[in-house]
Parts: sequence; C-alpha cells; structure tokens
Amino acid sequence: MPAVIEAAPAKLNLALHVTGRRADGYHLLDSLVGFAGAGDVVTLKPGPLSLRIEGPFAPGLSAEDDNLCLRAARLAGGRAAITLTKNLPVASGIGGGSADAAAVLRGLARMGHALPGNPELLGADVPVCLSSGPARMQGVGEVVTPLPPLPAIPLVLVNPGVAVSTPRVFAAMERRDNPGLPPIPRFDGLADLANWLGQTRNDLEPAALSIAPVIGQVLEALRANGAAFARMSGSGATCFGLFDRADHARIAANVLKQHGWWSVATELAPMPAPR
Ligand SMILES: C[C@@](CO)(OP(=O)(O)O)[C@H](O)COP(=O)(O)OP(=O)(O)OC[C@H]1O[C@@H](n2ccc(N)nc2=O)[C@H](O)[C@@H]1O
Ligand SMILES: Nc1ncnc2c1ncn2[C@@H]1O[C@H](COP(=O)(O)OP(=O)(O)O)[C@@H](O)[C@H]1O
Repeated sequence: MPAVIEAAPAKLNLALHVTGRRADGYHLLDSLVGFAGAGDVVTLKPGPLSLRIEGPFAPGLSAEDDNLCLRAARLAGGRAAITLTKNLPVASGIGGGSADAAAVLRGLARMGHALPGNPELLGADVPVCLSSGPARMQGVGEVVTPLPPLPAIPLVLVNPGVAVSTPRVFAAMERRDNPGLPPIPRFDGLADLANWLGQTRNDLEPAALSIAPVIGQVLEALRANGAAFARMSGSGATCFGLFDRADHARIAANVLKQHGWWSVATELAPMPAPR
C-alpha cells in the first residue's frame, strides 16, 4: 500500500467567545473557526506504530508516547509508521497538535481503520480539526456545526516565539460569562468578514496579553503593515491578520520576520490535501 499523506492545516479561532464554565472547570466556548492554507503534514505507511518528526519546529517536540500523533493512532487502534513534518509553532493557539491528531485519524481511516467515537479525548480542538473546514464550535469544543466555505482571503500568521500555556490563559480570565456570537452570516469578502469580526471578540486575548505582552506588539505590527483586521487565535500567542491582496500579505510577512518572529503569508482556506 502506498504512503497516505494528510494535510494538518492550522486552525484559526476567527472569533472566540467564552460563555461559561462547567463544573469540571472546562470552559464553554462559542467560536467561528476557519483553517489556513498552511500547516503540518502527516505521512502514514503500514507497519508497527512509530513516529519520526522533521521540519522547522521538530526540535521543539518529542516523539515520545504522549505525542498527539501516537495518542491518536492508539485511540484508533491503528498501526502505522508516521512521519510528522512540523511546520507550525508548538503550543501557539493554532491547534497544531490537534490538527496532527486529526490528520492521523483521517489517514488511518483511509487505511481502513474506523474513526474513534470519542476524538475529543485527544483535545478540545480535535473534533473541529477532523473536518478541517469552516465551522461554529460550541460546548467545550465537541459541538461542531459546519459552515459554508469562507472567502479565500489573504492572511498572515505571526508568532513571537513565546509558548503560552492554554490552562494558564483560561485561569487568568476575568469574566467567564460573556455573550455568545452574533448570528453568523454567509461572508462575501474581506470587508464583510472584517465588519462582522469587529462585532466579536477573542475573550482569551486580554488574559494572554497579561501573560505575554509581546502579543500586543504583534497585533500592532500587523495593523501597521496593512492588515484590515488583526486578532489573536485561541489561547495565543499566534495572531492572524487579514489582507486585501496576497502580495500585500507577503510583504507584511517579510517585514514581520525582521522582528525575529515566525511569520507566514497564506490564505483563509484549507490547503488542498497532498495525496
Ligand atoms: C483554546 C482553544 C480554542 O480553540 O485553542 P488553543 O489555544 O488550544 O489552540 C481550545 O479550546 C483548546 O483546545 P486544546 O488545546 O485541544 O485543549 P485541551 O488540551 O483539550 O485542554 C487544555 C486545557 O485548557 C483548558 N480548557 C480547554 C478547553 C476548554 N473548552 N476549556 C478549558 O478550560 C483546560 O484547563 C484544559 O486542561
Ligand atoms: N504533534 C504535536 N504537535 C504539537 N504539540 C503537541 C503534539 N503532540 C503533543 N503536543 C503537546 O500539546 C501541547 C499543545 O500544543 P498545540 O496543539 O501546538 O497547541 P495549541 O492548541 O495551543 O496550538 C504542547 O504542549 C505540546 O507539547
């Protein structure tokens, strides 16, 4: 059987409202989730379970048993030699580990293994990453409502190289009972989406800023370099900026790299799955 290759696109919380907290401490979310045309890549070959990690962010990650690729394979009862090309910064609010776990589950499904019924055991973002398409995410992440495609808007992702702990950001929040998202329309283009996003929030942004103030500099730099809209994704520290043109996004990404930050110009759309 030839190798199975699955894209693991970066998840973006375009809007993220925290609407409450469950008795077990997990937070109730209401999020408009989109995916970027940039991400990790997972390759699976039949064989005993193993993991090799390569790519620019491989040194920050160990291939031990707790790696989400291996945990996903074990949950699905699958056997495969997995190679992960780690292009996304780790613990950065764009769901890299969840996207990898979901890609392993999709790959194993293509190799004949059933998808597990409880993918949320691997992490709150895994259910939405399984479809890797635009969605409204609610509950603690397990309620995923697919949405129509988002316009392919040019996008810049920026991470200042600070790993922000998700539990620490949730713990630093001042208000946990915020209103949910306004109704989500079908978006025609940048102006339309930016206008709607302007009526929404990332409720984790103030808490993340208090832990890692550099996030404020990233947002300012995105706006100063032409982003029509800029916001932090998830619990941070990665921020996204929406641009009117792809060449403007590329120029901005190059300028932002000069701060020593990781930055990539892409677009708001899943990358075509490499097969
Ligand atoms: C905040 C979000 C928004 O999409 O994104 P990221 O910042 O991780 O990208 C996710 O909900 C994160 O999902 P994920 O990274 O899979 O989190 P998990 O490993 O399941 O949980 C890490 C910890 O975050 C807290 N947590 C997570 C999800 C949630 N709805 N409420 C929480 O309070 C809990 O303390 C949990 O122990
Ligand atoms: N394949 C993986 N890729 C990224 N992180 C992983 C992976 N497997 C386990 N982890 C662990 O999961 C945690 C969350 O990582 P990640 O999913 O990148 O964060 P976020 O959801 O905030 O973007 C990290 O602390 C990391 O050590």
